[in-house]
Amino acid sequence: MNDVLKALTEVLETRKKSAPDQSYVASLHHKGLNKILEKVGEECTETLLAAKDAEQSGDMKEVIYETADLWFHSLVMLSHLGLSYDDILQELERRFDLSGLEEKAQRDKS
Ligand SMILES: N=c1c2ncn([C@@H]3O[C@H](COP(=O)(O)OP(=O)(O)OP(=O)(O)O)[C@@H](O)[C@H]3O)c2ncn1[C@@H]1O[C@H](COP(=O)(O)O)[C@@H](O)[C@H]1O
Repeated sequence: MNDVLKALTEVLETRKKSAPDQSYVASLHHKGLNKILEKVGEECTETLLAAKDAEQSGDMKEVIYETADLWFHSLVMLSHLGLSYDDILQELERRFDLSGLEEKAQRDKS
């Protein structure tokens, strides 16, 4: 899975220098952060609607499709800000094995 993320991240990096009429990702960078955030928001809503439908129908196809759209647009957002999936994996790694309830209790104390 990380191979796909790594390869896609490299493609996204090259698209920062591509012509907007030649590439969807380049067109997003060209339109700027607000457009990218609009797409992330849209895909987020589509994902949660698909998840609600999936719970009812048991059909997971749409929720997988929409989550892929959400992840993809989130990667474009990170790339636009000079970040990558690796920064997120590092944060998840930092949190690994730390119970969410424990972490919340520590936060509430401070
Ligand atoms: N993984 C993706 C990917 N997932 C989704 N999308 C695009 O994201 C858009 C999703 O937006 P919507 O569903 O809202 O569709 P839309 O109505 O066309 O979008 P809007 O006109 O509303 O902005 C579609 O145009 C999809 O084609 C993607 N576009 C590109 N990639 C990857 O990015 C690489 C670079 O893409 P280009 O920059 O286009 O070469 C590709 O080789 C792929 O690996």
